[in-house]
Amino acid sequence: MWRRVASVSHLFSHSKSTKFNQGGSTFKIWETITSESEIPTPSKGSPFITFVLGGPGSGKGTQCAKIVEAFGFTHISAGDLLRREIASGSAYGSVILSTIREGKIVPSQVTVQLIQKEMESSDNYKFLIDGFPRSEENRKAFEQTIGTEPDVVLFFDCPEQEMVKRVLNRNQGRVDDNIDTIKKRLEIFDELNWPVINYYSQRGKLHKINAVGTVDEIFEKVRPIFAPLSK
Ligand SMILES: Nc1ncnc2c1ncn2[C@@H]1O[C@H](COP(=O)(O)OP(=O)(O)OP(=O)(O)O)[C@@H](O)[C@H]1O
Ligand SMILES: Nc1ccn([C@@H]2O[C@H](COP(=O)(O)O)[C@@H](O)[C@H]2O)c(=O)n1
Ligand SMILES: [Mg+2]
Repeated sequence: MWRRVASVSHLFSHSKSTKFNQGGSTFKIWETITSESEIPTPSKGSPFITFVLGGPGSGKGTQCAKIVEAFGFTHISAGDLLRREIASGSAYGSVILSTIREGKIVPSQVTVQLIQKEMESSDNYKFLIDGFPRSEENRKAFEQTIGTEPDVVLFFDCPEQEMVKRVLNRNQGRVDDNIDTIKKRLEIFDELNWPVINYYSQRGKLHKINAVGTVDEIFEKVRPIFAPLSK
């Protein structure tokens, strides 16, 4: 359904829609053919924001580490911020912990505030915001609070079976890395993430990446998206 072409034309941009069924609802997703020149030119005066989307275990955090190394972004993982909040003994800690255990979404106000604090305390202007937005509510809260939209949205597309396998092998002691929570996270992903993906696809910002293969193979699909930044 999706195709990304490193086009020779700097002005080439074209999209067409395809209907598909997800979680019982029919969505119209846009096939977008984009050229590398479509990512906006970053300027130090304003933040350059990339949202990183994908199901649990699709490899978002792994690819973010590679992008940071190659292109000098600051990596902000919404999940890591929430886990840090639990570890800090904050007033929200116990609610966040039970929400993560259940594979549900923490209220947007909490997550957006944590992201905002992280962005404001950084000297960098290039941000990778990983695992966010997880829902339309997340997306709208970010826009309202931060007052801007992302410049680029990456979506790591991975089959469920592969995501489950990766999460169960992760071995980092996460409370949500067990089969029951993974099932719930996948259900929540299906229900709440597709509208966000569809939204950014219609705005021509979405880069869908097939997340099957080795870490390096996948990164070679990511690299051209940001190549204009290294010029
Ligand atoms: N291409 C890959 N092939 C095999 N294993 C991978 C690949 N990419 C990542 N992994 C492994 O899969 C596990 C999940 O990866 P990662 O933590 O990056 O996913 P994630 O999308 O951030 O997941 P979550 O949403 O749960 O935080 C990790 O143990 C990681 O080392
Ligand atoms: N925008 C978000 C991001 C995460 N959560 C909660 O944290 C869990 C772990 O997130 P990862 O990105 O590290 O997988 C996730 O399952 C949610 O419970 C959230 O609420 N909102
Ligand atoms: Mg992660």
